[in-house]
Amino acid sequence: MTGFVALEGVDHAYGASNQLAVEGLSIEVEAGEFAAVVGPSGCGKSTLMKLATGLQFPRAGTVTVAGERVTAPVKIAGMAFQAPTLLPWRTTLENLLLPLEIVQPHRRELHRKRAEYVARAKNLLTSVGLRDQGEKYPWELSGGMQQRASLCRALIHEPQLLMLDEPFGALDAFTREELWCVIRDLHASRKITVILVTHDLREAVFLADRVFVMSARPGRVVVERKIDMPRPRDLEVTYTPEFQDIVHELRAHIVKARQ
Ligand SMILES: Nc1ncnc2c1ncn2[C@@H]1O[C@H](COP(=O)(O)OP(=O)(O)OP(=O)(O)O)[C@@H](O)[C@H]1O
Repeated sequence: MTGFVALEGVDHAYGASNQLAVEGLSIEVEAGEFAAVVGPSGCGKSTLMKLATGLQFPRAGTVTVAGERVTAPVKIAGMAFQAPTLLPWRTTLENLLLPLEIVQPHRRELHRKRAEYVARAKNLLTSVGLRDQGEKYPWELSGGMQQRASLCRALIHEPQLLMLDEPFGALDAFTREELWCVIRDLHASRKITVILVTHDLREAVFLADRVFVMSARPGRVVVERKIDMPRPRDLEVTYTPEFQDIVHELRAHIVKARQ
């Protein structure tokens, strides 16, 4: 396989029951591509994310990222999840710097480069509309602001791969759509590869170059849908018949996958 992220014929099971969570899962995402993964609840979407980032290892099949077989947590990946998981006793800025205190080579260089890293964190905060919010604690921010900060934290070590697991699930519709635009712009300006897991088909179609539909557990990719609507996409596009047709088409695939 030649993709930037490639899973080939992957089986993975959890725990004592040893029931397969994914089986024969193959997916290839190109460098710079925005991929979305959708599917019925419990079909193995989060498992796919864990396998691709080296947090879990498959029982069968191969996982490669940037041409290398994944045998440990993938350092070139940044991750953001449904719960923003910011540490309440650290300011927002200090939360952003956290990965740099953990991941090498940044950890080694943190002391020498601290001013540079702080400037980078502030730039990121500005790019998601949180300028001058860095000194606030997470509990002083709204849910949407916390989610923005969590995105910044995922990007602080300038990852080539951004993994988003339902990052907007807990937000109201307006905030969610605002954040779609933030992600759209980050992807366009940083040319990173993004894999987004979501239950929201509009979100998938608005953001992705390709949407992958998974079967019910044990999950595998059953449909791959290219979204060739031109970029940059504006929220208005979500009201067009073309957009809604694609959403309906994907919905039908998921209904079938659930049966
Ligand atoms: N740590 C675990 N131990 C045992 N079973 C697990 C574990 N993690 C996941 N599973 C099971 O593996 C299957 C796939 O889980 P996963 O979280 O990948 O699905 P998902 O598609 O992300 O689910 P959802 O859409 O509900 O978030 C599920 O049936 C789940 O119950």
